[in-house]
Amino acid sequence: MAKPISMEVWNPSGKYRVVSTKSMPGARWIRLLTDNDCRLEICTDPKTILSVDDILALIGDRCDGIIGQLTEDWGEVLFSALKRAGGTAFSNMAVGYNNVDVEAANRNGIAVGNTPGVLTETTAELAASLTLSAARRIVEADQFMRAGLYEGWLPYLFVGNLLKGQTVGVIGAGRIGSAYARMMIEGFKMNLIYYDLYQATRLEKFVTAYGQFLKANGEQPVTWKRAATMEDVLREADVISLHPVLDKTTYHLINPERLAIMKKEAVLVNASRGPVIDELALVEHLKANPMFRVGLDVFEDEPYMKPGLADMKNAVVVPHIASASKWTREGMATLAALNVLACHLQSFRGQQLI
Ligand SMILES: NC(=O)C1=CN([C@@H]2O[C@H](COP(=O)(O)OP(=O)(O)OC[C@H]3O[C@@H](n4cnc5c(N)ncnc54)[C@H](O)[C@@H]3O)[C@@H](O)[C@H]2O)C=CC1
Ligand SMILES: O=C(O)C(=O)CO
Repeated sequence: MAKPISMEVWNPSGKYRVVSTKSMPGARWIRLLTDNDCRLEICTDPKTILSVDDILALIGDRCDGIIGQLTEDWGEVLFSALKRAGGTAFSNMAVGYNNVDVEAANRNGIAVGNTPGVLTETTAELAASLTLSAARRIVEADQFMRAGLYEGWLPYLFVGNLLKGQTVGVIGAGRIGSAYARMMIEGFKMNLIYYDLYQATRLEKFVTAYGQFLKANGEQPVTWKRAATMEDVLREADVISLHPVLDKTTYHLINPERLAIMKKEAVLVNASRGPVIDELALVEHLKANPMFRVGLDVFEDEPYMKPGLADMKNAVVVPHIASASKWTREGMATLAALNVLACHLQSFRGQQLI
């Protein structure tokens, strides 16, 4: 077992021991836990990604609930250790469970929470930023300026793609995909084509109503289409943004065959999960198609990029920051604390939180 790692302790005499594997922004989540009779222990070790052994050491002999991060591998080993330590509650500080073996949690009687909703707009805004940065070559142009290469305006200098009137394709039109679609439709008057397992009725109604508004004001109306297949989106869209959950149906959803049917000058954005794209295939595609551009917030083997990606001028890459606004991160921390409290700790039952 790993050696004990550094901890910050709040409310040392609290009845329930709750552990957070990372410091998180804001004070509200801390107050929620300490006001509800929890002794909160926050891991302050500088190591960015904790191993299973590190987390076993954090759980120790007694732990009622724990807040973990999307970089951690929550499976049988950790859930059985949490059960042995008397724990009943785990919350991921993230949307979804792709780093969590929910069946293992169930087997060990541990309830699992996550933190959706509060990061919907923030994540969609980053996807929109990546779209603009890739379409208008912002990072390349910035680097060019800083390198002292600008000698004056030229007709061909950093020519990119106009979004207005083009088609935005969304794969996974859930909370974030729909919010992103609305931003691109309202902001840039793009037409929508989307693919999801379920119909995005509210999104469709919004586009219809916005199209009618534009028409009534003498402008070209925007349109929507629900695609029968993902391939239809890839063939038709000028910009494609990926927002599905990561599971076995979406692993390497973007593969060499699907890259090959996309427009040569398309923009592809991923702010969902890295393994949704076959990243090695993407690098080859970027090399062969210099006018094809990507904006990536997530990577197949985080924190690493596949060989060659960092050299590609037609890729904009940022380190998984899509939900990184202060308000959102504080909200995620608050939701994670509420998950641990509300579902599982006796102390919370019948009490009011604020
Ligand atoms: N980069 C970041 O920092 C962040 C990334 N995320 C990622 O974004 C994902 C989406 O989040 P939300 O919109 O809140 O989730 P959501 O559950 O509201 O939306 C996911 C959508 O994907 C669809 N879907 C599932 N399987 C599919 C398939 N095979 N093909 C097409 N669509 C499929 C679902 O039907 C659903 O509409 C999360 O699961 C998470 O992985 C979320 C927040 C921040
Ligand atoms: O919450 C998530 O799903 C993330 O990716 C981190 O913001």
